[in-house]
Amino acid sequence: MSDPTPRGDGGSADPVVDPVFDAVAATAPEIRAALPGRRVESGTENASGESVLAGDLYADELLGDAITAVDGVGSFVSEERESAVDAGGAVGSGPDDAYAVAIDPLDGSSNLRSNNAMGTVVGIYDAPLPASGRDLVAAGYVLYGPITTMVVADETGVREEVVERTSDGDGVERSVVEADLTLPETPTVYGFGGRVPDWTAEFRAYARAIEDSLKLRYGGAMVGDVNQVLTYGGVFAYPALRSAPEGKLRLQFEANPIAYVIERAGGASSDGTGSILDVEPEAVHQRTPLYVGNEALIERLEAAVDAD
Ligand SMILES: O=P(O)(O)OC[C@H]1O[C@](O)(COP(=O)(O)O)[C@@H](O)[C@@H]1O
Ligand SMILES: [Mg+2]
Ligand SMILES: [Mg+2]
Repeated sequence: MSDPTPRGDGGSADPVVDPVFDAVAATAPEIRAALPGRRVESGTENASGESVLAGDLYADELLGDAITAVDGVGSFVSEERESAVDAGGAVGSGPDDAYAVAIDPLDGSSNLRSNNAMGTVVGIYDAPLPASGRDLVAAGYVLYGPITTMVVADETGVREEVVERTSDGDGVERSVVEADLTLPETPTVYGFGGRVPDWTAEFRAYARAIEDSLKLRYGGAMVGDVNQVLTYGGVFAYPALRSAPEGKLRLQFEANPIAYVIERAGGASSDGTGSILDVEPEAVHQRTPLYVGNEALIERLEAAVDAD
């Protein structure tokens, strides 16, 4: 699915990738504007057994409509949907095949009540879902912080854009603010999810060791916490827990896209034994422990937790 003519604006040469990110960017101001009235439970549970907020459902519907309308998207699935939606066109890696798009419409939505950072995660795969992270052709995320930004990783590298409504209010503008994002060589921050008593003894020892040199920064939304690692260098983890050896985060919607972004930016990812991108896909909603950050910190992590 490659087009020999580069877009010339730092975007992907692929004819589908940038339109998908255009669609995601186009919904971002609308999602943001709709959140104040959607901080309440919707009364439903998703396929992961988690309570769904009205904001999760709204973002899922808007993004679903926008992404399935993109030519070349053949399949769409979201954290809030049981199974994939057929968007027309067979998905595969052949030249005329369509892509499958997996999203986490609102990541960190428990931060909606406390008004903290949240985001949207996107993975574009050239294989039917569930797919391997090696089948990603691009991935990225929107971060709803004080500014709405979008980080896009594709075959050209990783860049950060600011997403804003145009001054006439009719459209959305994407402006590249960092054209070639890479993790700083010297790491500064760490952020780990889950309760400490639920961490394994090995992970607890790793956390204890790295806190001597790194500063704790944990906000409770993977996208926000990973963006700090991308900006300042360091390590983010949602580890294997004693009560949940598979951790919390989902491979298709969360771990694979984030691992793709961090690896493209010169960092490393792991499920505790090897790159997240090599985790065997078994189910659309499967979970995995996730560790991402500077390569040396991920090597230390693997040495610490893989010792048993
Ligand atoms: O509250 P905890 O256990 O720290 O969990 C936080 C983690 O759960 C998540 O909120 C899960 O994502 P969703 O909000 O999309 O379900 C991550 O963003 C975050 O890293
Ligand atoms: Mg999430
Ligand atoms: Mg979510």
